[in-house]
Amino acid sequence: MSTGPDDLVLYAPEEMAAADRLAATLMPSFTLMRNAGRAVARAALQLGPQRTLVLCGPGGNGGDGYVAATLLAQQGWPVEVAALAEPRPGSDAAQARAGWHGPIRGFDPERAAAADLVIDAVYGAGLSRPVEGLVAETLSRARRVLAVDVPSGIDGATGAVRGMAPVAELTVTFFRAKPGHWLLPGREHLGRLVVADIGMPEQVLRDVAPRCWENRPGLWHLRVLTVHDHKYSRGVVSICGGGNMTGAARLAAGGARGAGAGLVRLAAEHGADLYRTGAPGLIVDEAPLEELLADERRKVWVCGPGLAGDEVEASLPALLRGGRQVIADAGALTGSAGDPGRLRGAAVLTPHAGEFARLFGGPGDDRLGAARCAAAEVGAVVLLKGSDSIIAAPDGRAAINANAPPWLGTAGAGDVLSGVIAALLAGGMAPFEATCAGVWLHGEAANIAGEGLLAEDLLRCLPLAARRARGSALASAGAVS
Ligand SMILES: NC(=O)C1=CN([C@@H]2O[C@H](COP(=O)(O)OP(=O)(O)OC[C@H]3O[C@@H](n4cnc5c(N)ncnc54)[C@H](OP(=O)(O)O)[C@@H]3O)[C@@H](O)[C@H]2O)[C@H](O)CC1
Ligand SMILES: [K+]
Repeated sequence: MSTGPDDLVLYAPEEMAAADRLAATLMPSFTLMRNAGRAVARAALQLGPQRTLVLCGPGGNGGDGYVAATLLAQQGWPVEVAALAEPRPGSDAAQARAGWHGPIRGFDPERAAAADLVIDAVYGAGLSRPVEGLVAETLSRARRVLAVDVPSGIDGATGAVRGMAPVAELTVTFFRAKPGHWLLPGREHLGRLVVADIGMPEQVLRDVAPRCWENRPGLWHLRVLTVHDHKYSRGVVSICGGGNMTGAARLAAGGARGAGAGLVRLAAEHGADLYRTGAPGLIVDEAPLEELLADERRKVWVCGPGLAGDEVEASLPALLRGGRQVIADAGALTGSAGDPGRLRGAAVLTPHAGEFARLFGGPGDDRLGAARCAAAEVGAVVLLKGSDSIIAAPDGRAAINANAPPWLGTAGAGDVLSGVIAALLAGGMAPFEATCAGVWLHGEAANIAGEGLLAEDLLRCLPLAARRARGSALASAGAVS
């Protein structure tokens, strides 16, 4: 069951270290390590008894490993421990090491290959350089891995693989998940993720408050309609329609209608007849843009899907000058390549990786950091689309989305998404929340449609996705069980 933003918050390694430091002023820090090791042992016990090798690094991650090994041995498990180096004297890890009374071996790839289960307690939040040499060789020979906190080599802040990282069957992390658990490629190395409560004091959530969340219902709430609603209160969405590539704007319009906009209008000064053959509930306007902008009710616009360069030039600056809430996608992004300042004033930018690189330069390994910088630079919400879409706000908030199935990568799906976000914005959500909710609904609609979906299939699945979002938000508020 998902709950509120506090439950969805993601702690980057340096924030986790700050949390640990604060916790240490409120309680004995070894208690956290003992609870962490206990959670690892509990998870291993659920896998059933087997010959287990615990690989311990020199820091806190290794400390968790010693605790887990000690508890498993007490349960009669055949457990061996291999260590890289002695923990720093006086550290919690040294105290955990002192609790282990069996032999301690060196790292040995053959021993790892012979074990039925390897508990990877080599590096966690303190990963400071690539995993190489004997550690990499040993981890790569393991057949079945239970990772402590993160698989060693996964950067908890970015999800990048530094050197190498094993692919675990199960990962046990503590207190809250980390951005690297949800960002790719890290997410692919976790197996099943267990987030264990290790007794971190509540005050930590208040005083060390990261501004990054997993994107799920509960982080945002969809509006619930009342008898007083009508089409204008539900939201008016306008879409710029190109004269040639008409499919993209129609898909965006369909996305807006499927996501609950009360009225969707397509502005097509050229080619209006082509659009009129489409969905009967879509209103097509042939008047020049200046005339349409005189209607103050038309606050939210999608600009870009299916637009050629000259069509973007003829619409985007006027929309921004007119103070409209603009979702800039596709052609509007391409038209500003290398000059993202042209998009200043837009509410939301929706680049995929290629468009992002052309606008802001390649993001490198830290896509979360790059999206946050881009959002601050342009003063707009930036949605960096992918299998792990990142939503970043100019004020530093960010969310990572993980519900998109691989079959969502199909032509036209991005156009639908722009329309969905526009509908939520027009319905009164703020840009960051509207984008987060739109991305989640889009992924959920794709899961409902199933493998082999066409972009058009998303449209009919959006209402059910919205019902599910409302259902889980209600459940998390305790309104239904
Ligand atoms: N609240 C919690 O979440 C708790 C987490 N715990 C566990 O503690 C670790 C973090 O412990 P920390 O000591 O900060 O870090 P690590 O154990 O990950 O490793 C640090 C040491 O490893 C060396 N290191 C790092 N990367 C490499 C590498 N690629 N090659 C060689 N050596 C490496 C590092 O060396 P430096 O030169 O950088 O100093 C350190 O010696 C967390 O992940 C949890 O598992 C606690 O149980 C408390 C509660
Ligand atoms: K680890």
